[in-house]
Amino acid sequence: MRVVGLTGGIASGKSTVSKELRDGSGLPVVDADKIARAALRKNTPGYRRVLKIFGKGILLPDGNVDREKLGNIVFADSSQRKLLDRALGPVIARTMLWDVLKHWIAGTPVLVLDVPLLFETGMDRYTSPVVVVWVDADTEEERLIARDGLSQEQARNRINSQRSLDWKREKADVVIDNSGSLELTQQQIQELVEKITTAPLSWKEMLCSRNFVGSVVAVAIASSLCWRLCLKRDA
Ligand SMILES: CC(C)(COP(=O)(O)OP(=O)(O)OC[C@H]1O[C@@H](n2cnc3c(N)ncnc32)[C@H](O)[C@@H]1O)[C@@H](O)C(=O)NCCC(=O)NCCS
Ligand SMILES: Nc1ncnc2c1ncn2[C@@H]1O[C@H](COP(=O)(O)OP(=O)(O)OP(=O)(O)O)[C@@H](O)[C@H]1O
Repeated sequence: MRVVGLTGGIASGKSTVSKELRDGSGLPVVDADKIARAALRKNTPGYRRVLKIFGKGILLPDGNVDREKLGNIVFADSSQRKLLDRALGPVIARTMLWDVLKHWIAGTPVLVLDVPLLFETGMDRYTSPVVVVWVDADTEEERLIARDGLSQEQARNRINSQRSLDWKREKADVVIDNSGSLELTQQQIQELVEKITTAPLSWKEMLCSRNFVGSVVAVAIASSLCWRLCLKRDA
C-alpha cells in the first residue's frame, strides 16, 4: 500500500485538497482533524483526560468542550498546547494506526493521510510522497481570518503554533501551491493523482505490501509446521 502524507499550514487548503482527492478521485483519506474531533467528544477517554488537565472551565453548558475557548488557551501558550498534545496525541495516533491497518488488510492500493502536524509528529517518515499544500503567508492569514472569524492576533497565534509553511515546503516531495484560484489548484491535484496512482512501488512499499507480508507469514507458518512434523516423525 502506498501511504501518501498530506500536510500544510493552518488554513493552507489541506481539507480543500483532501476533499478533492476523496470525492473527485475516489482515494480514501484518513483525516487526523476528524479523528482529533472524535477524540474530544463528550465522555470519551480523550475528553476525560483533557478535562483533568484544563478543568470544567473549558466546557459549554451542555458539557461538550468549548473548542473555541480551548483553542484560545492552547494557541496562546505553547506549554498549554503541549499538555493538550500529550493528552490527545496517543489517542489520535492509535486511531490513525488502526485505520491504516484496516485499509492495509482490505488491500487499499493508495491511502492518503491528511495530518496537519505530519512533520511535527515525525509521521512524515512513514509516508511517501509527502505533499505540502502551500500558500503565501498573507493569503494564509487572510483565509484563516475569513473562515473562522478570528482577530489578527488569534490568527497569528494559531499560525505560529506550527512549523512555518516555508519550512514545510523545503521538506516536501510534492508542493501544491494553493495561493491562486481553485482551478489552478485543481490542475495540480490532477497531476498529483496521476503520479501517486501510476508511479511504481518503491522497495519499502513492496516490503510492506499485503502480498509480500502475507507470503512471508505463510512461508513462516508452513516451515514451522514442517519442522514440527519432522521432529514428531524423528521422535
Ligand atoms: C485546540 C482545538 C480544540 C481547537 O479546535 P478548533 O475547532 O478551533 O480547530 P480544529 O480542530 O478545526 O483545528 C484547526 C487547525 O488547527 C491546527 N491545530 C490543531 N491542533 C493543533 C496543535 N495541537 N498544534 C498546532 N496546530 C494545531 C491544525 O492545522 C488544524 O487543522 C483542536 O484543534 C484540538 O483539539 N487540537 C488538538 C488535537 C490535535 O493535535 N489536532 C491536530 C491533529 S494532527
Ligand atoms: N484556492 C483557494 N482560493 C480561495 N479560497 C480557498 C482556496 N483554497 C482554500 N480556500 C478557502 O480557504 C479556507 C481554508 O481552507 P481549508 O479549510 O481547506 O484549509 P485547511 O488547511 O484544511 O485548514 P485547517 O488547518 O484549519 O484544517 C477555506 O475557507 C477554503 O474555502
